[in-house]
Amino acid sequence: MIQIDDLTKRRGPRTVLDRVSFTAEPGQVTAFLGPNGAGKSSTLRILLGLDRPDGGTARVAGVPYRRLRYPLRTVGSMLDGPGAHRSRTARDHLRWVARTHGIPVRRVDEVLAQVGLAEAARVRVGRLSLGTGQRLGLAAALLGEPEVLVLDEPVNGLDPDGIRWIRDLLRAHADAGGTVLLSSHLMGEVAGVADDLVVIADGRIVAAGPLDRVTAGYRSLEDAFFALTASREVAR
Ligand SMILES: Nc1ncnc2c1ncn2[C@@H]1O[C@H](COP(=O)(O)OP(=O)(O)OP(=O)(O)O)[C@@H](O)[C@H]1O
Repeated sequence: MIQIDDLTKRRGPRTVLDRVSFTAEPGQVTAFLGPNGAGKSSTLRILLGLDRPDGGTARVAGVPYRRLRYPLRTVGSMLDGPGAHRSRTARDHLRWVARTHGIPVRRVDEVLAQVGLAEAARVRVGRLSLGTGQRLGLAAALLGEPEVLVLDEPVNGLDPDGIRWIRDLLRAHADAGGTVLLSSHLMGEVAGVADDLVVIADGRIVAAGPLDRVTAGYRSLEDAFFALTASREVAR
């Protein structure tokens, strides 16, 4: 479970997160949607202990990320691609992540197979395609068999097969009782996999709840998204 309460973040004179609150529940895929610059990455960075808020709290499995002793065993994440050194092979990168996070090294071959990278295990990260790099990022996220997955734009660079594959993977994770929070600007993809939606615009949450409730009265998720985010612009 993920709990975000009253999160505020200022950058100079600007308030980029303004009392942001929402939850992502176990058993559900929660999509975090918002236009460019709305505050999605800022929220996820605080949730993952990469940045500090000016106010409020972000908890994963009941505690702030920085208090987790072996965070990868509780929450797997992917922000900005695989985050691996270009000169390492995919397998070496995962072995290094496993060793530094108290994860059995046997998991490396399991996740390589799970994300369809067994063949590319000896390829250097710098030579991987964008989509293959995304798969490596996911492999690292899955390594510690975490309950929670936090993924920033996970379908970037994936082909249609890859998009279907990740959708199935996220669905299976949630169906097994896990928590999934993914940010995306690809509304078609989100509509196909999300149970719950959280919509952010200009640093504030403008809608949150089950997909069918948030989109009730609109022809599509896209219509709902534009209406919800546009009303925030007008209200400013
Ligand atoms: N390091 C930083 N210094 C100053 N301003 C920043 C910094 N990081 C983000 N911002 C600003 O904070 C606001 C929120 O940015 P953020 O990256 O969280 O949005 P986002 O919803 O993830 O957008 P995108 O979809 O484009 O990734 C933006 O106005 C951005 O310019």
